[in-house]
Amino acid sequence: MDQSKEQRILNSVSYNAVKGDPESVLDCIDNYCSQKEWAMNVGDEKGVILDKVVEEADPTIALEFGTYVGYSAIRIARLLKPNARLLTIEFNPEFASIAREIIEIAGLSEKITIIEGHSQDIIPQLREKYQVDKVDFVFLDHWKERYCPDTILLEECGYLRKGSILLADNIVYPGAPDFIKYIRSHKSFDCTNYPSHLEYMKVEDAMEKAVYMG
Ligand SMILES: CNc1ncnc2c1ncn2[C@@H]1O[C@H](/C=C/CNC(=O)c2cc(-c3ccc(F)cc3)cc(O)c2O)[C@H](F)[C@H]1O
Ligand SMILES: [Mg+2]
Repeated sequence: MDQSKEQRILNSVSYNAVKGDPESVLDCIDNYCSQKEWAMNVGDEKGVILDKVVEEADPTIALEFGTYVGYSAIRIARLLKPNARLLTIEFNPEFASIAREIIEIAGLSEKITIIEGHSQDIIPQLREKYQVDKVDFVFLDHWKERYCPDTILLEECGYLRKGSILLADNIVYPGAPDFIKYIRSHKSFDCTNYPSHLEYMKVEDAMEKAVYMG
């Protein structure tokens, strides 16, 4: 059976990236996806916004919905302080195993835990199974109609604290209208929009930052 696009991305990283160098892994994926096959990584333009928000958050516990091939997990984890860690949730087993290999090549396996499962099932387990008390930073990049329910679930489970930062990808394209309506009208969230472009394309997109005010 011929390989998947995600397997071809892994092949390219495995062949071209410098082992243990996260930047070279990110560059390799960006080059492959802009020159060979488009893929839904946050990419290098929106990636700079992600970098800035992660640096602002300086999280001890970071959480991501939608690992895919691990591009944004590497982007986030490469900026984390020594004892900080990233938990990233992915329900497609093929994507999870490809991400695990790409994260290993980047040398970030110690800082990133890939949790295989559906976010709505995993979120309630974070405290008992993963010793999470509060989350300092959350990157939302999974199914767009799940951004809103999963944000509500995080709040209900008590993982958000004063200053917890949420960052959501694809606010314009594909869009997450119910999430935007909810978060911007919710008194406990202070929202900022960051206009940008869809990864590897000239199409307009944006990210939304929401700071939990407690
Ligand atoms: C629902 N709970 C989940 N739990 C765990 N893993 C999940 C869950 N839901 C999905 N996953 C996992 O998270 C990933 C899903 C990412 C979805 N992302 C996109 O659709 C997405 C789409 C475009 C896009 C733009 C233009 C165009 F013409 C076509 C596509 C651009 C983007 O940046 C995106 O992020 C993964 F695939 C899935 O297994
Ligand atoms: Mg995205």
